[in-house]
Amino acid sequence: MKTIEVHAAPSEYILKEGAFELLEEKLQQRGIQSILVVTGTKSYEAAKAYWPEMPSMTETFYTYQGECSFAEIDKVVTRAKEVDAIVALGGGKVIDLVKAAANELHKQVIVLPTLASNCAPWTPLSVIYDNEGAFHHYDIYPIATSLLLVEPKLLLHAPRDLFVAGIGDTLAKWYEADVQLRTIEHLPVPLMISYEAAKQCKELLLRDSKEALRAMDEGVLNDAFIQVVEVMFIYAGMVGGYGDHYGRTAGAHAVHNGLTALEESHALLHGVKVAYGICVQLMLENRPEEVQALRAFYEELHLPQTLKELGLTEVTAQQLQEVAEKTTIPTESIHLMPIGEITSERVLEAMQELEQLV
Ligand SMILES: NC(=O)c1ccc[n+]([C@@H]2O[C@H](COP(=O)([O-])OP(=O)(O)OC[C@H]3O[C@@H](n4cnc5c(N)ncnc54)[C@H](O)[C@@H]3O)[C@@H](O)[C@H]2O)c1
Ligand SMILES: [Zn+2]
Repeated sequence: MKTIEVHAAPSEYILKEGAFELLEEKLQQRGIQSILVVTGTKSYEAAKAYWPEMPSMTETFYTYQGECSFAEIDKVVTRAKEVDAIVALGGGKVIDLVKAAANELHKQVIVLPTLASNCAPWTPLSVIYDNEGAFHHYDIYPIATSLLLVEPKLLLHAPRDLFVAGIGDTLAKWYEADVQLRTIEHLPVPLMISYEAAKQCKELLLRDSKEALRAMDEGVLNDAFIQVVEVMFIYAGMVGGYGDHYGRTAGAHAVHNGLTALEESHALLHGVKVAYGICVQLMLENRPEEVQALRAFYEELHLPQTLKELGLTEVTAQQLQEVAEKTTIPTESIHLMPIGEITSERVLEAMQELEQLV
């Protein structure tokens, strides 16, 4: 029997226009009288028009330095010692930083996202970087976010490219879960929930992304935009939350990590590289027809299916070899895929075939 650790959801979640106006009341309900608000320069600039007057609250603000790093976690911990709760007002990095510091201090976490770019607002985990900004590890916490308040208008006016990258990252939920779960005969209930959530990640994104982007382009909210945001937060969060390691990463993210061997890839957004990784994973699974089936969707969103489309046109054979090797280091999640031994040669071949396919 498989033991699945379930980390379900924030205790309370509200998405609606004007959601931030509920903050004071929601904090009072939790017995919170003082907060440290952690934010970023750009996120605060975007969010300040929505920040509510809260006469009963003692508020202190801290502007982080751009990374969820050990040094930043220490700074937030020092500043939050005397407050009742820590509020994250920002993108994934601010949110992860707050979760990490609050976990250390055993304080409640309140999340007010300023971007729809990944499932960080939903998950009780943080991706931690070292003080130089390189990925270090991720931590999963025993206590989830107390309150997630989403102001959709704030997300609507956020950068389009981060939203598109978030769609790429969320699409990978389906492919990375499916390859692991489809061969398991009797799925425990948590994995059934994870699998269903993953399926919705693909189906709803394929159905609604175009309309959601139209909302962004025109600056007018529509149902598709809300749907995509909720897929990105809730369904994506549930895939990992109920699926444990079956619902986190597999081939696509390993390819993303492999690509970081290329200096030129550092300027590319995470979800954009993951979107390419989905295609490499599908080639490894010997499913080129699925790559082709995704073609129209990728074109519509300008997501890359090839190195060429990623803008990595000058990559040498030697560099590609390095990417394949980094993709297949023994600790990589690519080895979770039950499709035989995955060597750097197989990955290299998959990448080369992909370049010819589309
Ligand atoms: N915890 C999780 O479950 C989880 C899941 C996926 C990714 N992550 C982590 O999330 C991080 C990436 O998060 P992200 O993509 O949200 O990026 P981010 O938090 O780094 O933000 C990207 C940029 O957008 C700016 N920004 C934020 N809100 C804005 C707004 N409304 N308007 C204009 N600019 C705004 C930020 O200041 C920053 O410069 C990574 O560290 C990744 O490892 C965590
Ligand atoms: Zn990702």
